[in-house]
Amino acid sequence: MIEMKFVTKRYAGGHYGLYWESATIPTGEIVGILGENGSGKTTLLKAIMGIGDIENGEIRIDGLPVTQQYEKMAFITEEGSFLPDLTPYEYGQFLADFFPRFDWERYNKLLKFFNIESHGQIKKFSKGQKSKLEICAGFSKGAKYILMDEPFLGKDMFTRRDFLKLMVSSLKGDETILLTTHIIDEIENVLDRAIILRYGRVKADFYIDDIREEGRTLADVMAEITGYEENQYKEIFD
Ligand SMILES: Nc1ncnc2c1ncn2[C@@H]1O[C@H](COP(=O)(O)OP(=O)(O)OP(=O)(O)O)[C@@H](O)[C@H]1O
Repeated sequence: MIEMKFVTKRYAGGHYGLYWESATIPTGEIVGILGENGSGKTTLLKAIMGIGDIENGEIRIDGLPVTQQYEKMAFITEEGSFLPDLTPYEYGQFLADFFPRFDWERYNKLLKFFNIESHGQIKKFSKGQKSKLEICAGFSKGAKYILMDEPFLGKDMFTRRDFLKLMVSSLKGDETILLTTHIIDEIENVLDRAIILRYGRVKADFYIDDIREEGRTLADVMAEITGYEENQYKEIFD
């Protein structure tokens, strides 16, 4: 379980990157962290990972600060956490030393699935290949908490589809997944819950089944919350 209480983080200039009263994310949920550009999604994932100090409040993972729970955490980001001079195989060895539950079989299967050359040099990989490697690693650490920042960025449509199917089928059920994305149509069927941020604050927090029962889609709720006007571009260019 992830618990957050009175978490704030301000950036230079004084504006809030995060301003949360409280939130609990129970074990086993797949949660979409959604919102417009600059709404605080990455800041939130980093705060949960303990990257960049928060000013106030506390975040606990299974009752403890993240600094005592790193073995349970995987953070999949565009920047990548791999070491570019290694090969994926060597990177696997590095991860296996750090993560006691590292699953070699799963890692190799994922590399094969994504067509990643185990003995190629990571620094020579394309952006898309590096980001696939990041997913292979993140899903093989045996982490209980998998945080993904824009996992679909730079991936073609078929890779995105495959990745989603693979993500859902490879979960054991006790993993908690938080992912940020702008590709909400594709993710809607995979999420249990969505948290929509605006200016660092939670504007909505709901279960997908509940909006479905009301006949609404995630895109409908997002548009409502952000006050999106479909025809606003006309005011600028007409
Ligand atoms: N290192 C930083 N220094 C100053 N301001 C920052 C820094 N990082 C983020 N911010 C600001 O904090 C706010 C939240 O940024 P964040 O990157 O968390 O947004 P996001 O929702 O992930 O955006 P995007 O969808 O564009 O990736 C933005 O207004 C951003 O400009």
